[in-house]
Order: sequence, then structure tokens, then C-alpha cells
Amino acid sequence: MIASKIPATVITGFLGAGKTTLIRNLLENAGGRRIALIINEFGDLGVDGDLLKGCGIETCSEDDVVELTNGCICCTVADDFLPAMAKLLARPGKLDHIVIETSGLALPQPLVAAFNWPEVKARVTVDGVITVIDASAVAAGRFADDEESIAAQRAEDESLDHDNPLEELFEDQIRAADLVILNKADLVDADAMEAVRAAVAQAAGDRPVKAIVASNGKLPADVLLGLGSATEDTIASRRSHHEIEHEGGEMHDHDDFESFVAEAGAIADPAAFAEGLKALIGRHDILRLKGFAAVPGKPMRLVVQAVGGRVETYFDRPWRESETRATRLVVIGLHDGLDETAIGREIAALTLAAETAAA
Ligand SMILES: Nc1nc2c(ncn2[C@@H]2O[C@H](COP(=O)(O)OP(=O)(O)OP(=O)(O)O)[C@@H](O)[C@H]2O)c(=O)[nH]1
Repeated sequence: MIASKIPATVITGFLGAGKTTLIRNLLENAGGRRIALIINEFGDLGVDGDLLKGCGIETCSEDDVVELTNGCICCTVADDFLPAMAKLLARPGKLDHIVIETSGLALPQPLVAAFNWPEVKARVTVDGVITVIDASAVAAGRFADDEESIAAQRAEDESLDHDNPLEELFEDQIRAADLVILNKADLVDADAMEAVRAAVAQAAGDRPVKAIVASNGKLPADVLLGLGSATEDTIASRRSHHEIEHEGGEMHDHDDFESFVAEAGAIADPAAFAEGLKALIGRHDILRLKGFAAVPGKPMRLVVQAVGGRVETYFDRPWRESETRATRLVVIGLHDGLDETAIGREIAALTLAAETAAA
């Protein structure tokens, strides 16, 4: 008898949309399923994998989490994804489901196509591609181009399609989806959510996609898992802008975005630090900032999360003996939009070392 294939769910969506939060909720409500995770991040700091590993959820052992921090999964499918999958499949014990969190910049299409590679296809099927979107960011027009400025630019250069890489990614991630989660519903009112639904329907084009509303990704596991889409069979018809523009099969790259890790000393006060970061994000047009900070006298490490101008901090777990108590933040923005030296200096100025030095 042929063993049934293991279902794999691909979770995609822009930086800070709420993918890790949704996965955490899914693990907490897994209903006894053994779920393995492959986590891919843009930026050299494995924040998401670290948060999920430290979640203390019984059904999620650290061995079940494979982290890929080497760039973006859609560019490194052969080098990173296939070995990670082979590693998971080689492990003993029954695996009920595989969940793959792509980086916020990934185009899911090449990843899903990799499920047609013989060694994967024999054992695994794509249960569904779930695209998480930040409804408050969409409602605020962050992924929409200004129609007038587009028209003006097109008038000058006919070859221009999208000038906004955020809009293009939004469309590509929606077009790949079997299910769209309109997340962060707590931040938008009913009218705005209707506008978000319309934006998603428009981005989906002629292949309608189901969209459901959520806050903090809180949805029953049965809603997220068991879609039974076998997306690898149909992904060829859901091509991204990038694939359409580069018919020759040129590798996708993320020249539109850049990231670096800022390292600094401990901080005195989380609330003041968050305020300082909020101002800094506004000055420098930072898309996403996340990582950990050390607070003297506190045995716990402080998680720092910022999406646009919204900054959140909380203590998640005690620092380990092997870890250096310092502040490390990954900073992500548009290419040529980040002044690494100035941002690093300004983050350092928000830390204790700077205050001590100034005293
Ligand atoms: N208000 C609100 N905040 C949310 C919600 N979902 C997630 N967040 C917050 O948004 C921030 C980013 O959430 P993550 O789950 O890390 O987002 P992500 O998509 O994994 O981010 P990347 O890994 O950078 O792509 C965190 O501060 C979350 O607490 C939501 O529904 N409502």
C-alpha cells in the first residue's frame, strides 16, 4: 500500500503581516497534530524561529523547527529548501503536517513548484498556500500605487509596469494563495475591511480567492489545515509579475529591499526605547524592525517588534547562559532607503551605553 502524502501548508505574506503570530496560534491549537516547521527569514537574525522555538508549546519540540536564514527561500529553493525537507522527512516518528513560513519578501511560486521535484512529490503535497495580509497596512494604502503618479511615470516610460515593489509583491502573494487571511482586524473598522476585501479581490485577478478575517491569526486549525488543494499541480498557472517579466527563467532577487543587523548595548526602559524607535522609524522610512534587547536587572530578554510605525515590546523568556545580553535588531527597508550608519548610531544613542558615555 502506498502511504498517504504528508500535507504541507505554505504561509506567505509581507513583512510583519502576522505570519509568525498565526503559526504560534496554530501550534497552540494543533489538536494533537505533530507539526514540523520550516522557517525562512529575510535578514541575518533568526528572530521568528527563535520565538517559535522558545514558545514552550508542548506539541512543538525544537527538533521540529528548521530555520533557513540564508536569504529568501524563493531564491534558494535547491540549496536550502530541499535539504531542509529531506532532513524533516528522514526523522523518525509520524509527522502529521509541515508548515513553511516564507520570508516576508518571498514569492511562493518557485517554492510551491519545488514540490513537483520527484523526491518531494513522492512524499509530500501542498495542502494550501495561505497568504496573511496586514489589513491595517492595506487599508492605509501601503501596497497601492498613487494612480496619478503612475500615470505620469508611464507617460514618460512605456516599459514601466509597477514602480512600487510593495504593490507588486502584494499582488504576487495574493495570486499564489488558496486562502487569504485578512489579519489585524482589530486595527480596522468594518468599512475599511470591505475596502481591503476589494483590494484583495482586485489583486487576485480572474482567479477568485477565499478571504477570511482574523485578529492575531487566531483561527481554528481546521480552518487553516486540510484545504487539500494540491497546489503544486496548479501553481504553473499562478505566475508572478517576476516570472512574467523574466520569461527566460532569470533568478528572482530582492534588490528592491535591504536589511542589516544593528547591535547596541542594553536599554534602560522598554517604553522609552519603543518611543525612540518609533521616531527613528518615521525619520528613516524603515519597513520592519525586529529583534531582542537586554534590560539591566531583568533576567528576561525583551522582544522588540515594529511594523511601520507600530512598535511592540514584551519579555518572552530568560536569557540563556550562552547568550550575550545585548540589543540586536534586524532593520529592513527599501533598497537605497536605509542609511545604515545613521540608523546604527541613532539606535546606539537610545541605549544605556550611550547614556553612560554621555554622563
Ligand atoms: N494589532 C495586531 N497586531 C498583530 C496582529 N498580528 C500580528 N501582530 C503584530 O505584528 C507584529 C508582526 O507580527 P509577526 O507575526 O512577527 O509578523 P510576520 O509576518 O511573521 O513578520 P516577518 O517575519 O517580518 O515577515 C508583531 O508585533 C505582532 O504582535 C493582529 O492581528 N493585530
